[in-house]
Amino acid sequence: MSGKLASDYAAWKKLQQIYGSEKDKLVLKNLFAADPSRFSRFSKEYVSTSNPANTFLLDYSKNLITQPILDVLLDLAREAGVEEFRDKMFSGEHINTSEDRAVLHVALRNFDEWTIGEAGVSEVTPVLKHIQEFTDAVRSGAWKGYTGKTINTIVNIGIGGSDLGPVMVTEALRPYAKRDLAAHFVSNIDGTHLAETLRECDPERTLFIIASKTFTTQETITNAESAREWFLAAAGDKAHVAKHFVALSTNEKAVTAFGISKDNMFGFWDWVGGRYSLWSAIGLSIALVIGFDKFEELLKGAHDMDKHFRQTKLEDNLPVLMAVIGLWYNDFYGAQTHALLPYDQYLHKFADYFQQGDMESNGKFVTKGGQRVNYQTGPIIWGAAGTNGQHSFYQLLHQGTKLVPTDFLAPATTHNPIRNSLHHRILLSNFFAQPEALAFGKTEEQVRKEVGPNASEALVKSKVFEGNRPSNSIIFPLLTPATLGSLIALYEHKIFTQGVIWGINSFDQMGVELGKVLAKNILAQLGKPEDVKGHDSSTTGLIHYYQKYRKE
Ligand SMILES: O=P(O)(O)OC[C@H]1O[C@H](O)[C@H](O)[C@@H](O)[C@@H]1O
Repeated sequence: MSGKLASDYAAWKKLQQIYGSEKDKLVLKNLFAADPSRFSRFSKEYVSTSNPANTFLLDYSKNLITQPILDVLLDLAREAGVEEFRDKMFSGEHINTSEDRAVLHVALRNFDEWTIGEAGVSEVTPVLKHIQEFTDAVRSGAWKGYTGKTINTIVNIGIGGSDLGPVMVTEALRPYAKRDLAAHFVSNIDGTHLAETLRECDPERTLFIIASKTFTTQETITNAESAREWFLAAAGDKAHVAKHFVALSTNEKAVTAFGISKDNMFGFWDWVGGRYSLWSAIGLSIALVIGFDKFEELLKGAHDMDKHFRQTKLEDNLPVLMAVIGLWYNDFYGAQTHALLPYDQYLHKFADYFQQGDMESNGKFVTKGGQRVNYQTGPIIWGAAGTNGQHSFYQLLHQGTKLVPTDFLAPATTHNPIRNSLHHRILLSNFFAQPEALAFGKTEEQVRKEVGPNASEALVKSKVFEGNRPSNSIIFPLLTPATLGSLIALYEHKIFTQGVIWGINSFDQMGVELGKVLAKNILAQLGKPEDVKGHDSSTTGLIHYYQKYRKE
């Protein structure tokens, strides 16, 4: 994050030359045939230092790389100062320069008590303790609602980073969930989201968790006010709010102004970015659902990956390897997107989560130094749980005209081994088959053999799979809190590494501001057609149409 243009680095220029001269030779079928040890050369097993059961294999052999190319990609990381910036992050330097803030989500899961960052870090432990006490009280039934009943439903009201992490993780760790505690997540300002959720809630037994770093986000505050209105319509007395509303925020003033007492507030700090906040008080809903001990295992899993990232040389550093390989496609092959394809239903929100994690971090066209980049930055992240995607968009992955680098993820063992794990064996056969099909395809010759001499040329051509489509595969024994923690941190550090190389600030999000400001202005004009002023004819026309047909 020196703010330098990545394209000015010597290694970048070298990669351009290599791409020009080598790309036609980078054919996976030939690379595998030429090197019987390709898999062992380009795969690595991660074993967490504190918990050997937390392990996974990263196979990156099905990528369009050779050792010399990888070496130059790692030179690029070195030249861009990835190691220095990593150390700056861990030491609490204000690497989020535009907001003059440290970036210390790693301090939220610092079980080795490294000296990390600034003064506020010492406040992490008391907040974790508060989370533990509160979680235990709610889960054990000691915490009672205003009529003396226990809590059986939680509703997290938050958006962006105050929603996606808790949603993704509670879904991923459902096998560990307290099944008699329903968890809902309301994010959208669309009243439908809240209304449909409240239909399933009993005001006497529901706990609302208002999650907002700033406590000023329009969607969250409006939803929270409406939830309070709904609650008070049943409970009557405002004094009962204390039993049913808690806040997760950095903004104590706004929380108390909303009517939530300081005692029911779980704090965090400006050095925790919204999209990196599930490890903070924002994770309260996770702790409530899976219990504090499991929440702690999640944090430990992430910490162990932090250690790996911080202490491993770049050649063996998994987030760095994933970062530079992704960058190779993004910046030299011109790939626009990157797909996350977990073969695990529990991870069905994984791609949604990293849409914010990656695209809000690295979707930027200006370097830290204010220069416009002359290369692609962050990819479009998308994906869905396997095998569903196979029956919808995989057609394009296999035979489309676009290069889509993909990550396949799967657990060797399922939490639901129904019919002697028959389902899981079928699922995993697909997890193994898809990267194989993408990489090696099917030649015209093979097709001809299959379809026989009478088939038309057009039919033959339509059945050819060109192959040579790259992917990573990540396989782990079982999706546990610790493994999930490590996997999330793996991607966080991948995103960090790419941001450093591109010279951008991965920790602000200026690009979300303009729309917010315009919406505020428009909200004040929605009353009468004559109030609609200062817009282009398209925006004016759309608002007029709405005004003609709305019913309130
Ligand atoms: O937690 P909050 O302050 O309510 O912010 C919620 C979200 O909204 C903002 O627009 C940002 O783009 C996100 O990074 C953030 O996570």
